[in-house]
Amino acid sequence: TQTTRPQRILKAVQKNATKGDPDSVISAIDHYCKHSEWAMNVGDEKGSILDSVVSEVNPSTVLELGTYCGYSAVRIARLLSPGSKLITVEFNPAIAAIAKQIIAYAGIQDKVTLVEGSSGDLIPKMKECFGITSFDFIFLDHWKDRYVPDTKLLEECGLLRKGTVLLADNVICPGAPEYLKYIRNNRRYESRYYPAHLEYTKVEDGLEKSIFLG
Ligand SMILES: Oc1cc(-c2ccc(F)cc2)cc2cccnc12
Ligand SMILES: [Mg+2]
Repeated sequence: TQTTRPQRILKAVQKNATKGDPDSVISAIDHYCKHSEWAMNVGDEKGSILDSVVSEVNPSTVLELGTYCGYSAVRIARLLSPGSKLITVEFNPAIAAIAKQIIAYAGIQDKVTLVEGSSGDLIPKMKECFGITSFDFIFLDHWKDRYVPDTKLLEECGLLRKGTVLLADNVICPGAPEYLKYIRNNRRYESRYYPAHLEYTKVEDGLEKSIFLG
């Protein structure tokens, strides 16, 4: 019977990575997606930009929208200081089940809370369910038509504070034009674009970093 792409990625991790070594998990996924089959992980070029932003912010509380196989959850969590927490939201239960195993294989499961459901439903519950006052860092990497409504929801729910950093993947490909329009023309945010390429390809893409000014 046919396996799914996330299942094949998990197999590649179990075969080629070292248990408890997040860097080897990242390398194993990148190698598989470069040489065997493409998958929508943020990848190593945009991933290095993600690493530099996370290291600069050194966040205590992180929200990731769109877990997929857990590649960026591993990238982010491996850089977090002790006691810091990443909450990652995945809509698809079958994919979430794979991500959970990849996050555990990397050995950083203590820093990560994987939540299944839609961002629109879960964001209003963040305070009561996870005791979050506000997020220091947010990585938007889910469906592009959710970037604007979820950003507005985060504002309305008081989950942003002066200095919260939002980093959005795929603002060029597949593209999030409404998000760019919203965030770049909003005086409550200071934005900067980081040019790169769509993971594992030469296609233009990039990350948009925005600081909430309060
Ligand atoms: O990084 C991503 C890439 C793509 C994508 C899919 C097919 C393409 F032909 C090009 C790009 C989709 C994503 C959906 C959600 C989060 N990230 C994505
Ligand atoms: Mg993406």
